[in-house]
Amino acid sequence: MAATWSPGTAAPDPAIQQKYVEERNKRIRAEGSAQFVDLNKSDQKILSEDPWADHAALNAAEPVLKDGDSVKFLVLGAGYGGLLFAVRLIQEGLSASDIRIIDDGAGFGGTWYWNRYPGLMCDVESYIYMPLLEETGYVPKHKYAYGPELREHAERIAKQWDLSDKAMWRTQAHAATWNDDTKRWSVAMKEGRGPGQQSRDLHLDAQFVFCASGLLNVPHIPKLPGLENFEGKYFHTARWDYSISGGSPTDPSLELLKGKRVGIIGTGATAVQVIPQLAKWAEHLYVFQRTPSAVDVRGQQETNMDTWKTEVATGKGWQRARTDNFNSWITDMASPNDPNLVNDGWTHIKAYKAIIGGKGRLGNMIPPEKIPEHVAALHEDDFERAQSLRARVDAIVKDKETAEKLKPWYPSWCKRPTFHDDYLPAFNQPNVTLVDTDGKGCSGMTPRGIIDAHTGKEYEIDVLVFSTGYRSPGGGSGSPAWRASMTISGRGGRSMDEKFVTEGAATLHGIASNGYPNLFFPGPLQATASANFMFVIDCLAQLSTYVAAEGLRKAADPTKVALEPSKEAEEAWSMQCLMRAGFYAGISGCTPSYMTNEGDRDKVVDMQEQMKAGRAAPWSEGIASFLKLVGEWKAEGKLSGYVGF
Ligand SMILES: NC(=O)C1=CN([C@@H]2O[C@H](COP(=O)(O)OP(=O)(O)OC[C@H]3O[C@@H](n4cnc5c(N)ncnc54)[C@H](OP(=O)(O)O)[C@@H]3O)[C@@H](O)[C@H]2O)C=CC1
Repeated sequence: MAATWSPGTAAPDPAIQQKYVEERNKRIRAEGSAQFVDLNKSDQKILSEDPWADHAALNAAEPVLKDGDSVKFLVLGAGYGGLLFAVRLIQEGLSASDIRIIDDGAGFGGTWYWNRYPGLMCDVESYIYMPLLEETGYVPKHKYAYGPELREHAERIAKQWDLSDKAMWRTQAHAATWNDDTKRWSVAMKEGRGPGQQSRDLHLDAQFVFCASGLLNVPHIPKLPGLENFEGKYFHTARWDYSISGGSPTDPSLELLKGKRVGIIGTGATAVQVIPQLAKWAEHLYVFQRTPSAVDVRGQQETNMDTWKTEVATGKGWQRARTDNFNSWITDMASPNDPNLVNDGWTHIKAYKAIIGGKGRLGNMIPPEKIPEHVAALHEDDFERAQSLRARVDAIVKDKETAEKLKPWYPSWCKRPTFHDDYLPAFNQPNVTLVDTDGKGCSGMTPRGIIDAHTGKEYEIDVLVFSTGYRSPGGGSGSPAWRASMTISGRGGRSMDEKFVTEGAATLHGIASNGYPNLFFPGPLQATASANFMFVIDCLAQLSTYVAAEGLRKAADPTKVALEPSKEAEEAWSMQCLMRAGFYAGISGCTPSYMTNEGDRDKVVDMQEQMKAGRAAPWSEGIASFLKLVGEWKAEGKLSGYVGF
């Protein structure tokens, strides 16, 4: 359809709003999140072994944890989140020697450990994304860091805070049970030992448990009938198989793809980074698209040391100040005359607040009758940007039909905005074909190829890359137990999943839940949000470790603390989140994705269930407001709302 927008016009065109609805409706699938198979549950071999672990060396080494050990602070996860919990504990005056970390990988980094696909980079500015830059003195090489540098930085942090030898690798906790007599957690875990080796069961007890399992941690693929008979090779981007592609995480020469017909399913934030790399090497690349990404300018730059000293690392506290400035722009709280320090595409998405909270024209407590007006205002805020991104496709992609298919027809908050300078130009290459499935996706495999559900046509390929994302963080009970794929049984043996299903989310400030003493987690439910999720985790790690440390400082007998929010405090906070949940109403009209639990979120019609879902909302007044609120709470120094110390 012809867009009627011209620069400077803010009012959304009703025809385009209608197009948004039509494009969304095309994509709603009755099976919702059940269209996928979680790779941690399937018998697919994609995830069965860690390609990066040195199993022989690990099997020969003295284990960091033995069956029956007692630990003071147990951190589940060795990504940046787990590291931040550990570092912030140490900065609270607690000893690194009392900390143990477990992870199913074999090195620090979490998502940056597992994801090593070619073209991997972080889409948030490295100067604010990479934690602890001031403390480590590290200067990122580029404005946007590449994968290997992000993993190295995780190792750097571990080394600096004496955590390198505190992690037990290839180990996954599957159950944690609170013992009210000892005031400790009993944690059951399994240690993998590599191909052909028997795994080992371990039980230990811990006084405190910190859950840092990550948000997008279970890769999934669509259920594709016939995959088992596909004669080509395939893998998921979260476990890139360089033995199939050639190259390595530090060598982007995908030599083995020369002469090969390669297919990639998915065009999300990962695929946008991968596709330009595949396009360089494959004889032919078929990109199977269900929904196009919105792709903005990246503007990658090497770090210039003069600029670094004069404009970035300008003095003590610079990283926090730069992050606060970034957050003020993405939550639409900045004034037009404020400096925009990061000044990239993120900071110009005025309507991103629809998904992370921020300044609403009607405030943040939106009564049901005002929701249409609130959502209309969000669309108005978004319209100019959305149009300019569609115009950007026309300016770059030469074939008009392909350009039309690459245009996103949804507002900026419905899918992760992407930024890349080589993605759209890749579609001008003669060896790249966009297979637009008109919202239907791929429906199955044959021994030789893949079937486009829209046309029923088979495309013959030799290698298939699944860039199909992860289990939605909005699925299941949403509890930290569900997120970590484990059972957490609190006081009286109550399952945390059962509590969250029955009552809805229930926390104080998104970090702790009544009935689960001495156990902390970094939101995201009832906490806060930002495009820079690393900063969110860090703030919540600081808050959690403060509560733990302060509880220990205040306790008459520190071995007997059982810190948890009181039921009253938890309910009061849940109500505060619920009262502000209407602010997120714009998400309901979104084209399905992991943000809407693949459309399942919109199927909740029962009022009780809607209220439960509303309780899960992160604080909608924006991250600055959340941090002010918890900062004032902390300054009182009373641990108000907590009991058990
Ligand atoms: N910080 C960073 O730099 C980066 C962060 N990330 C994070 O990871 C998240 C996940 O990104 P990503 O890995 O791309 O996963 P996504 O869930 O965003 O994308 C999955 C893709 O697979 C498509 N798909 C799923 N099933 C089918 C099917 N049957 N047929 C055809 N296509 C299908 C989806 O289409 P549809 O949209 O229609 O569902 C979508 O394009 C991002 O949103 C971001 O938060 C990822 C990369 C970089």
